[in-house]
Amino acid sequence: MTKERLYLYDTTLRDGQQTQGVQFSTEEKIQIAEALDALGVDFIEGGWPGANPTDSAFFDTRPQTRATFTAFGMTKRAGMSAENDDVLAAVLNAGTPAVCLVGKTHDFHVERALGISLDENLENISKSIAHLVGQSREALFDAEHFFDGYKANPAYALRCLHAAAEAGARWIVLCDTNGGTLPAEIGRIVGEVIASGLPGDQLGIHTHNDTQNAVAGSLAAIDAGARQVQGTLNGLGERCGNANLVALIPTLLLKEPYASRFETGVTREALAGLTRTSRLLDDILNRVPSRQSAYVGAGAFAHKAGLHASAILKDPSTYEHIDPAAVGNARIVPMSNQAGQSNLRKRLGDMGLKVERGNPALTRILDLIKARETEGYSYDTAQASFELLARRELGLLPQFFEVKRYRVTIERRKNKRNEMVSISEAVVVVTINGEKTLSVSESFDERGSDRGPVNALAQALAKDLGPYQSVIDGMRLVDFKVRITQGGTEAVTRVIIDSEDEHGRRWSTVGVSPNLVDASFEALLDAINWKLLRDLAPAESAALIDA
Ligand SMILES: CC(=O)SCCNC(=O)CCNC(=O)[C@H](O)C(C)(C)COP(=O)(O)OP(=O)(O)OC[C@H]1O[C@@H](n2cnc3c(N)ncnc32)[C@H](O)[C@@H]1OP(=O)(O)O
Ligand SMILES: CC(=O)C(=O)O
Repeated sequence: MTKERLYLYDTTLRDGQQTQGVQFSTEEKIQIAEALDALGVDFIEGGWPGANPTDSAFFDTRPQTRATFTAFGMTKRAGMSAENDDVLAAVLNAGTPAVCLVGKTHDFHVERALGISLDENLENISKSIAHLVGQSREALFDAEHFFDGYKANPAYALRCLHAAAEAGARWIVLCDTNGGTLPAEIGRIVGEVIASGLPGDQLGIHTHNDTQNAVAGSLAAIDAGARQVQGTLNGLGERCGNANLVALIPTLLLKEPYASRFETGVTREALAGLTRTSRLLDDILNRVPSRQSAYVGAGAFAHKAGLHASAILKDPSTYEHIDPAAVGNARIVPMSNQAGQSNLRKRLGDMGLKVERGNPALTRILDLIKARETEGYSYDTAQASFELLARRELGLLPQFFEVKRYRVTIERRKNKRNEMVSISEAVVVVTINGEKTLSVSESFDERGSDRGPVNALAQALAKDLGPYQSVIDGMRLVDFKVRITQGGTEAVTRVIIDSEDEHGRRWSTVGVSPNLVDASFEALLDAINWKLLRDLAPAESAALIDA
């Protein structure tokens, strides 16, 4: 069966940038555009040239892409010609092969927001699109508020679409701008648009996630016949975001009926880079990747419950809807109080430790995990701490150094400018191969502000580890989470630290104590020990333990 072409249109750099708190630099836009091109989307909407200096600079320096580069703008304003509209001119001056113009299709918005007549709006649409076509650009019309407009005044909303089509628009994109239309209604309305004479291969869908249905709404539109789908990486976008291409793309490539029916520009090889692309965006945004993201989240293939892990070991398809490698993700079988021997043996196996069923160490480790989780530890998110705990029980954890004591002080005093400031100072004493070292550190950022006692402690601990110093120099702390939790009968503090190294490896460690500094120190210590274990003890990392 010949497959139909389905076009993917990315608007991370335009609608994604409309997310509160997101402001890409030109360099970041270039990096994202290159990643999108490698992924295989068909269109990259780069922003609105002329709307702000960054977008204008980006279009001046944009990378060469296989994807069709698209500039975004709005239809001409009433009372002037398309040729004389300076906002439209700036969009065209970006020189992109495609241009997408947003225009009103809801009568209420025409009269209330634009304050013009319904006929003037129709003329604005058709004259603007004709102007793009006259300039030999591939013209796209984003039909703003289309679904709400269609429900209020179907005849007028359809006239807007047909005006754009007759003026030469290659694509008419039906936008659920306010994000409130549910999938079944989207499907029905797309069907009615096609019945009005606009073919599905001229229709696109642009949804927002205000009811958490943006992906479902996009699929409903495709089911009804639309052949272009718009979205963003990680679902970035105005308010609650746009349809998440990172969820849509694997669905279209791996799930039926889409996989057999459609061809997109994304190859299976590129799909295997999807997790990396999603994390690249989080990295640029300085966000911690959501563990629960469909397909690409760190938890998307995490099998926590003992019953699941037992079956996964026999056949991964028992609890997995796809092979995680297809999207560049990985299976994990975390340890926690929900685990049985199967989880444990699988996790130990991943660490290179083959422990036979029935080995008494398995029961000891399981009991220890369950007891410590009752105290407030959480090992399913802190797998590096779990590994250290298991190795310690198996007698397979080298002691790189020993902490003899540490102290943290916080002083509040006046500085030279007579301002009250805090100064945190930490002292850590460790012995390495019988030799004692003492490190002292004060904690400041580049502006001289105190970064707190935990930071001072981290700096002191990592300041002088003698022969191990070069191994830990490339480590950095990327996230620090504190929770007050119930440990036994008392409230305790749980600290989870995420660390990263020069090889791009990430690992999480946990510490628990009624005292925040002690909990942080424990997690910090685990983070350093795990790094030393990985880099210095690969031989000890793999071992065979018999019953
Ligand atoms: C649904 C969407 O997400 S569409 C994308 C929206 N994106 C953005 O708005 C981000 C970029 N926008 C901007 O930087 C600015 O809004 C600009 C540069 C485009 C315009 O700035 P300003 O000229 O100061 O206008 P302002 O933002 O206050 O208002 C928009 C104007 O465009 C008009 N307008 C809105 N949509 C359209 C349209 N489709 N066609 C013609 N005019 C329109 C509005 O009526 C308003 O004009 P008015 O003030 O005379 O009533
Ligand atoms: C054009 C657009 O972003 C919208 O209508 O949501």
